Amino acid sequence: MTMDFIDLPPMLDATGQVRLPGSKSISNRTLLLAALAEGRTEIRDLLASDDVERMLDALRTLGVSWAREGDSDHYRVDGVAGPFPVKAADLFLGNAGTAFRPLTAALALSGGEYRLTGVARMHERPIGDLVDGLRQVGANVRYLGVEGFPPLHILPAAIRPGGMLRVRGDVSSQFLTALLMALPLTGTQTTIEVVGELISKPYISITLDLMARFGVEVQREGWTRFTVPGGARYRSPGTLFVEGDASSASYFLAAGAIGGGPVRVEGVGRSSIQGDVRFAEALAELGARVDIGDNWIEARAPESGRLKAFDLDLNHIPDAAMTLAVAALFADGPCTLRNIASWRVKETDRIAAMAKELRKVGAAVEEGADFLRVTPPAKLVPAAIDTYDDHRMAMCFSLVSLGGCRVRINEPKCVNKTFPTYFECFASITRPVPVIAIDGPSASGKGTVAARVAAALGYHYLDSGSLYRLVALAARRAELSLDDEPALAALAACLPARFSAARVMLDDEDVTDAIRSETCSVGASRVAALPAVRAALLGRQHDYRRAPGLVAEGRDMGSIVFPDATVKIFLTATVEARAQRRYKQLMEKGMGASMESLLKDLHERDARDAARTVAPLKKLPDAVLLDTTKVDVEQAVGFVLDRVRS
Ligand SMILES: Nc1ncnc2c1ncn2[C@@H]1O[C@H](COP(=O)(O)OP(=O)(O)O)[C@@H](O)[C@H]1O
Ligand SMILES: Nc1ccn([C@@H]2O[C@H](COP(=O)(O)OP(=O)(O)O)[C@@H](O)[C@H]2O)c(=O)n1
Repeated sequence: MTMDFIDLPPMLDATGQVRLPGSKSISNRTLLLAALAEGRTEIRDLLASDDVERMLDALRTLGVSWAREGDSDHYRVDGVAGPFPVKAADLFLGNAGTAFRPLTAALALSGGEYRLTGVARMHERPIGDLVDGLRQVGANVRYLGVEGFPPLHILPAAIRPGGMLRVRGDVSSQFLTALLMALPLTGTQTTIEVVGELISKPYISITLDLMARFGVEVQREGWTRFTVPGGARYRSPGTLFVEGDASSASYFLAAGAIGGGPVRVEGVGRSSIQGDVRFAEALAELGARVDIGDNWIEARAPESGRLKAFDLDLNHIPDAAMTLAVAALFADGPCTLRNIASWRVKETDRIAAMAKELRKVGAAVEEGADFLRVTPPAKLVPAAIDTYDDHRMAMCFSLVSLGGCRVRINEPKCVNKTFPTYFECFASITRPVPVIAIDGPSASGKGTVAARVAAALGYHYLDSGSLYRLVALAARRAELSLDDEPALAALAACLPARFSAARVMLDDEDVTDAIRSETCSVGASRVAALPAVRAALLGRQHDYRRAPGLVAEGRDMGSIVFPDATVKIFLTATVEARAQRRYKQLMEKGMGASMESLLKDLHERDARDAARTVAPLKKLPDAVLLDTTKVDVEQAVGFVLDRVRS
């Protein structure tokens, strides 16, 4: 199976505005409450994502009628005013905890027979505490696989009216949420006593707030006793607006704090009911400048430019806290995230996953049962980040690109769980380090033009041909055959080459002139036709992309190495003009040459560059053609600069 990935280039900065997708927590709670309520509920700005799809599918299967307005985010749900009318169903709920837990509770009290399954990871996420709670009121819930975990088999049962039940609150607050939302189905007063310290309290606040909007007021004594009144019935509030997702906001606010900013998110603010808006406070403790309005939050980098090291208890913002673990890479010292044990039972074991991936980009990480300690590296290291089918891993690690470091995110589609357009939104507030790609045949003037354009703009400069020349030279020194692709690729992967000022060094030898020899030219053209050699040189070429920008010249700069280049030029000239230039160049260097053999060589190299199967030389549609046969260097440079500035 091939791995899907997205490569994020190093970014210059982050500024702009993002309209947030709807909150996952509010979307799925609202859908369930609207389904159980009496009357029709119009839901505005519902989140469009996998987890919400799972809930919508399940509700339809359970006999709830709902409709979407065109392809908008507006939905209409006709409530069934009590337990679900469909009394037998099999439901697949993916990895959606916000669908699985509350539906388990509501179905256990619906007097039917149901089977609830999910993806493999869902079957590893504990649900025993919820089942234990439900059994206390007489529900008949059985495990189809491992005791304490989904999948579940729910059977009709006589629910015992009234009374008291106990549920653990220290593994997942979703168990309490699920019970609270389902209990009005019994019609009798029930008190839930929370055993153990309740975690993620703000999520319970969301539940209580939404239940109240649907007409059920839960009485709460601290965070230990919750009483659902007798005769409570859900009634549609009419129209309900879903707030933007406060956890999703965290990535953009962190981007503003790391990448300069200001970055503004719209859809959450001061009046939000989501606990994760308090991520903004945490960010402020790191020194970021944060402003909050009723329906927006904005973040900018600290005055000093660098985030401060932190040591924080993050139990109240477990999801957004992941963003802080990656923000720690940009802090001025070691950072500690405490009281985050619930990470271990989320989409993946997030403590282990976070530690492993942070180490890949160079951080030193210490991990414990309920904490992480992250020491930022002096310099970030480009890496391919695994995402563990966890949307938040993918979104968090996009921030690495703001550290002037490219990053690959494997299996990025996991963001569909809560934020299908995440990478588009991230692109809309970030500016990649610009690349000007100049490709063309030998002696068309690429090197000359590229170096002058780079100097004019203050950009870095990559002469990619010199890398192939270096491989050819190093191969000859190592007495490798130019057909031995694996050996040449291994050589290319760890080429001990350095570029300092205008000199090219191989180990400690100055090879600036040596790589320009006729043998190296021919050798370069031959090794360049080997796919493994090209692949081995890719990372090295990407490393040249550094602020404030790069001018890269070669054969495949715009097509393969930097396909997202800002400006792409295809520089060419007739083969006669090019031969003449090369002749003149060699004469000036005091090296002998014959016009005839130069022409022959150019013809051969053009043919080989154009005919090879990997990265063949050709002008692509998105490149601008610049024929320099009758254009001098000055004019050619002017042409490219005009393109850059327009
Ligand atoms: N537009 C041009 N008109 C005339 N001579 C040029 C032009 N562009 C480059 N040259 C000269 O041609 C020679 C080869 O250019 P170079 O930059 O080394 O080409 P490439 O990198 O494409 O192989 C150099 O001596 C350079 O000064
Ligand atoms: N991006 C690149 C750059 C060079 N090359 C190869 O490397 C050889 C040497 O490149 P160069 O740019 O130094 O050569 P000249 O154009 O200066 O002759 C070329 O003949 C190409 O075959 C490539 O395949 N891809």
